[in-house]
Amino acid sequence: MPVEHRVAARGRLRARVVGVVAGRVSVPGMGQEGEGGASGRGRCVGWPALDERRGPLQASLGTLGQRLQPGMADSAQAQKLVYLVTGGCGFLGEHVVRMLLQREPRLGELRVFDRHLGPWLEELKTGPVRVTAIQGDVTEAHEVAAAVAGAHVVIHTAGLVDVFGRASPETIHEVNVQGTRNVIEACVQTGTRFLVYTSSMEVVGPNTKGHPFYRGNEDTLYEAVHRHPYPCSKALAERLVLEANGREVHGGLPLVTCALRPTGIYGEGHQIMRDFYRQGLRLGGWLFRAIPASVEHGRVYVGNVAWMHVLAARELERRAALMGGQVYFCYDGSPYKSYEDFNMEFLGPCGLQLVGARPLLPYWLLVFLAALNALLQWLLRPLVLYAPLLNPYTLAVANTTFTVSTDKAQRHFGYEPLFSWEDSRTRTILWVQAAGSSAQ
Ligand SMILES: NC(=O)c1ccc[n+]([C@@H]2O[C@H](COP(=O)([O-])OP(=O)(O)OC[C@H]3O[C@@H](n4cnc5c(N)ncnc54)[C@H](O)[C@@H]3O)[C@@H](O)[C@H]2O)c1
Ligand SMILES: CC(C)CCC[C@@H](C)[C@H]1CC[C@H]2[C@@H]3[C@H](O)C=C4C[C@@H](O)CC[C@]4(C)[C@H]3CC[C@]12C
Repeated sequence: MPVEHRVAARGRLRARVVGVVAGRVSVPGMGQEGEGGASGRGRCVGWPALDERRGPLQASLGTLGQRLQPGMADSAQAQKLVYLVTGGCGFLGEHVVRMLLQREPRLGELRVFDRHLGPWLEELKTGPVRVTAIQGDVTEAHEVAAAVAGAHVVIHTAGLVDVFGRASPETIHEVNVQGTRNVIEACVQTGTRFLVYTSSMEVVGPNTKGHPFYRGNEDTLYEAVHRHPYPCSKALAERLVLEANGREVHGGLPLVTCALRPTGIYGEGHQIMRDFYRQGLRLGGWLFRAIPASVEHGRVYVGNVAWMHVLAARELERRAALMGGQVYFCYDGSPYKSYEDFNMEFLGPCGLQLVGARPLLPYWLLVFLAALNALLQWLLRPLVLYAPLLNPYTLAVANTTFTVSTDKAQRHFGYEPLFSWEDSRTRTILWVQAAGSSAQ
């Protein structure tokens, strides 16, 4: 029987435990020492400075921090660790949760924290590891603190991923920046020493000028200028995480942090891929090329991104001096292709065809349509949410080469992709087929 247990906070019952079951950045103009570079420390146009908004965690924590002193090396239970995954029911989060259960031998308890808990968590009840599902909101400092208390490692993957204008810029900032600040403060106050943050390639680019980032790595110089709320928020949050590295946590030991930057993630559970598939089915099996095939877009398989998180979290203690404060692009053997050609690797075997060796519409017309969509979104906002895939930002991302080529994660913590390109492709195709047939 799942144990129902609620965490009281601020007089209200909010974070809800619903089941208990078995680079240092060195950036142009920003300058921190060491390896790490192509960074989100670029300009974020129109957003508050980082230290303008402090979370209320200290006040809401009370004596929590004094009771709990997790330390991986010193603990008598060094072999059995408590992990917390925020956003553990999202696309990436679910893969991280499953990967930890499969591949982390020292896992003693896994806490899955999310605003919306997935029903699939129930199936994890039967395993040997205690899985604790916590319904909570990262913007609520006391809920985060309650979840973090006693954890040895936090993998912070919760985020509001919105490049389509569904959420307001303020909400995106609140979840991605303030939520991350709450996680950091919770670690400091409760004595949790190891924090892995899921950042994004978008803290680097593509920038608003459309400069290509061609097979770049963490040290590639690139002018990062953010205007859109999502990349802005990810860049600010990443900076918070990296700057928190070395802070003294409760118990006197230093916090060790790192940030992983996936490019466009694909794989089982990828909703945009499923949307393209359904759109193709609606159009009689055809998709129409919009972006030149020569524009390369970085993609990485979700299983490998999850594996990278698990490895980074595992190695943070042993390699703290090397990994602390570092950024790592997520990479694997997925081929360099345009966004649409890459999608066709999966959608093709599912029966769709991409029409046109070249874009069927002139680029200026796409720019016009994207601007029109943005205008319609703004006009209709009081009445209805109009959030199509095409807008000026998504067009710019899709139409700008952004690919990474690096081995930093391999050098720093021994990462090798767990899934070959062939495996990643097959798994994704099977998922698209299943997702498509369940939609019909
Ligand atoms: N999908 C990609 O291509 C991609 C690429 C690079 C980086 N990322 C990053 O990876 C992370 C996960 O992205 P995803 O694609 O799995 O997105 P997702 O939306 O599938 O997952 C995010 C999860 O966070 C949870 N969440 C959102 N707001 C929350 C809140 N206030 N409190 C608690 N939980 C909350 C959601 O419920 C969801 O389960 C994000 O931080 C995102 O920025 C994603
Ligand atoms: C112009 C149209 C034909 C195609 C529109 C495609 C567009 C919706 C796609 C293209 C690139 C996609 C982004 C890219 O893969 C990387 C990320 C980083 C991640 O942090 C969040 C998701 C995001 C922004 C993808 C969103 C969808 C995009 C813009």
